[in-house]
Amino acid sequence: MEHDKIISVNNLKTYFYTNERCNRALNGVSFDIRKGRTLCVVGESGCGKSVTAASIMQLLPDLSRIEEGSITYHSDGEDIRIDKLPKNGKKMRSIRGGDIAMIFQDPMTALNPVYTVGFQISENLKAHTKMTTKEAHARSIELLTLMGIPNPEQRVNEYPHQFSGGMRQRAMIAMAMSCNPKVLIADEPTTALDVTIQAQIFELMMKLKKEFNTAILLITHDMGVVNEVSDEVAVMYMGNIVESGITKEVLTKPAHPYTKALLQSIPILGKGRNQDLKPIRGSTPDPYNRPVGCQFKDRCDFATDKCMEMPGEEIVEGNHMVRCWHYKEVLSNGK
Ligand SMILES: Nc1ncnc2c1ncn2[C@@H]1O[C@H](COP(=O)(O)OP(=O)(O)OP(=O)(O)O)[C@@H](O)[C@H]1O
Repeated sequence: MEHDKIISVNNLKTYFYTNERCNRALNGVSFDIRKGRTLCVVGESGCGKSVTAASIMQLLPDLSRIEEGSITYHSDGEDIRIDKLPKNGKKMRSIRGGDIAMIFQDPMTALNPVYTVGFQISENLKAHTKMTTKEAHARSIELLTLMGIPNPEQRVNEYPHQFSGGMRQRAMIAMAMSCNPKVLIADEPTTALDVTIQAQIFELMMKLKKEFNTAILLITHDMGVVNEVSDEVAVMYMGNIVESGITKEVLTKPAHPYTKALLQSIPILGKGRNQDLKPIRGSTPDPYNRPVGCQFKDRCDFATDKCMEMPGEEIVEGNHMVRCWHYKEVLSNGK
């Protein structure tokens, strides 16, 4: 079944400028987020996951800029070029937190310690809808209930510090979901939580996705999470998507040496204890002094002279895409 696109990112180039040096943090990134689907963007620290989210939300720091490419929000019957909207203009403020909401690793990024949880959810509702204070308060209680927070009538009047880590995460999701967003962007939302709570938060997100047909962009460094929760995956390395497609296909038939290496570096649930885990050799290059050609070649077992040239997008099958000169070898080789 073809799922409708809700956000299209096309050839996005976001650069950072520090001390007259340029870091091409995103160097031509393209992907689509679809209604009712979860897309995971996965990769090691510094590959550009958070910059991707910040570009979509227009929350980039001052020393960075979108240099090229486009971000299009396919709203009801209207295509809106997010990257062209003034950052703090009325339209962008209504999209941010209304149509497109975001949750973070640290809930205190979104929650203010000096206001009650209920007040903050109500304020968000009042900013994006025509609700009165009374209606917004009642809706806040409903949202806390929906998020599985016990005693919502009491907890709505409590401050964030009175919540446990997992409950705070739920409160932030309640705030993000308050205006029925079309898209939920989640940047490592469970990294700081223990595995049981992590599983509960993902379960909650998946329930909301089903109930409201929300599209989810989930950022993670964890292939285990990708395997558990995503429909589609985009593997990122040094500002490029090096492989993408339906999660099942990419994880069972990885065509990029980096995807393969990521998969070999984590234990797979159900495969038992004696798994031959291999850390990825070497480290990511200096972002201010990037190698020529394929960014992964210095860590890659398949690299040849050809890799001095940047590989283009190749179609493996259907929408399974890879950027590697040697992907056929990778597919047929057990290395
Ligand atoms: N505020 C900033 N100032 C300067 N450079 C930045 C800033 N934020 C990100 N960058 C640079 O942009 C590139 C992409 O970083 P980004 O934070 O998107 O990585 P990430 O994949 O989200 O990593 P992590 O998992 O560690 O959050 C990196 O080279 C990083 O150094």
